[in-house]
Amino acid sequence: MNLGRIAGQTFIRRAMSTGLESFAVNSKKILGAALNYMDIVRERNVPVPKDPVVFLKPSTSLIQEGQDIVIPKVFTKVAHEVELGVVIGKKCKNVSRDEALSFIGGYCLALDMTAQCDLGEARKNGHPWSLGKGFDTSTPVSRLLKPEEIADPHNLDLWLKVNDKLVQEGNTADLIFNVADLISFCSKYMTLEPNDIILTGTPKNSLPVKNGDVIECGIGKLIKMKFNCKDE
Ligand SMILES: O=C([O-])CC(=O)C(=O)O
Ligand SMILES: [Mg+2]
Repeated sequence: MNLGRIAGQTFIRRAMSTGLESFAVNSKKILGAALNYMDIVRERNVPVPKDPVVFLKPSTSLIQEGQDIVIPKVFTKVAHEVELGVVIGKKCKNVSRDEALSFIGGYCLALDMTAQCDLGEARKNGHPWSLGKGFDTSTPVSRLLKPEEIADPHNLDLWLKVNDKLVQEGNTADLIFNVADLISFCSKYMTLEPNDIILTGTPKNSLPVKNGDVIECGIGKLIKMKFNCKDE
């Protein structure tokens, strides 16, 4: 029996049935940083975080181009958050900030689709909440960007348009906790494994989308992606 071949076939079948390319289909968890830009802290009128504010999204929330963002019936306000995603390349735990970047396998452009306020109390302070962040299709991602494609992860222009209108813009130079800070911080609590994704936070407040809206977002001219939004 050739186990390598069987594993390969299983992977191809899974990739085809999920519509995801290899890093996303093999991603076990997605960690998200919240309130990681001063603009959003100011817009929400919340205290500046002293440590990263981190939440988890399930891998079942991942989609890639060609799939739609489906707004669940249970939510009325699902907003777009354009973000830089960091993809882990090597297993790590308790890594220092100095060594953190050596565990990166690449980057991706990501959307952290978020249901705002539908269950009021849980998000009172602008803090994340599992169901509002974790629903199916809530994490659209691009292809894997190799580290050599990203000259400096802390100088990337993020932009997002809804129906051709620019509604979110920012630069990763303004991250409160940078990529090394986030990897080191998260690795104090949980083992980071290859293909896990860390979403670094959205630069500005975001607005709810509705059935029929088209979201286009990008990192400068390096990469862009487009998704249709539809009601469940
Ligand atoms: O949606 C939120 O409240 C926080 C969040 O993910 C972000 O700042 O990127
Ligand atoms: Mg976010």
